[in-house]
Amino acid sequence: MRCGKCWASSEQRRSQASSSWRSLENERAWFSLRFSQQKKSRGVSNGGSVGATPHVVFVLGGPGSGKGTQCALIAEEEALGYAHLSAGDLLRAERNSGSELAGMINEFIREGKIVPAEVTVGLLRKAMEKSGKSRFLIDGFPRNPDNLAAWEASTAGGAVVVDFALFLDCPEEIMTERIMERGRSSGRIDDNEEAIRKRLVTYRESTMPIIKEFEARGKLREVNSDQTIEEVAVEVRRHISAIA
Ligand SMILES: Nc1ncnc2c1ncn2[C@@H]1O[C@H](COP(=O)(O)OP(=O)(O)O)[C@@H](O)[C@H]1O
Ligand SMILES: Nc1ccn([C@H]2C[C@H](O)[C@@H](COP(=O)(O)OP(=O)(O)O)O2)c(=O)n1
Repeated sequence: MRCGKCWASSEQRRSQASSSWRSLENERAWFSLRFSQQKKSRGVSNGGSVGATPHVVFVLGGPGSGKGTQCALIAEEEALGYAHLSAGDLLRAERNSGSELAGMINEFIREGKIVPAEVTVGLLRKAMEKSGKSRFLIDGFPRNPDNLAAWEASTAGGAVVVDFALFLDCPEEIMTERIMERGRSSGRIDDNEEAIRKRLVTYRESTMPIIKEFEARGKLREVNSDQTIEEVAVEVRRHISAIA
């Protein structure tokens, strides 16, 4: 099933991808280079082991659905070998660094909007490289068609395997309660009622079509996250453990 709203035409998808194309050429070169270097150093052939090719699980869900909490639990289990990369954390760190992108990132976050994909893909690329790991939980990405198109352009040629997208499904009232509670101590400019309303609109209009896209590709795993943290963790772990 394809969502007509966000995947209306291949023309639109092409233009979304091409708007980020220039900077993505570098991203693509990086993924391909890293993959071929790994193959050389490990002496594996094409289609080699999980260790040779970066493997990714995208973790999606609304604000407050528990993405960060669950990713942290998986990453704590060292034997599983996952690095947890939160797109939101990477964007907040870039904003706090005072780089030339800081003001722009801050405005998007304040308005509950999605930062242009080339910025986020660039931050993810650097974080993947720095981690030294080959398994990644990418939390809060891809969050809209621009994110997904940019990711796919940058990893063209199978340099990175996306195992599946894990969807933490939670009612909006519960997510709102959790974020209001988190806002008492998080210090985040978007953990307040007005920003939550905007983030939920973005979630419904921009992220849900991506979740449906992964479902259409047979690459969605779904967990009801309106349960205790421990109950959710059991189901999340079962999906992660099922990866070959
Ligand atoms: N299953 C759960 N039940 C109750 N509270 C939860 C649960 N999962 C997460 N939380 C709490 O809800 C808030 C949002 O969780 P978080 O993992 O930061 O969500 P997200 O990364 O999806 O925004 C945090 O304060 C967290 O401690
Ligand atoms: N892929 C992404 C992820 C987050 N962002 C921005 C916009 C989001 O509202 C904020 C916060 O994202 P984050 O994943 O940390 O927030 P939640 O965990 O969903 O509460 O960051 C983005 O622009 N692009």
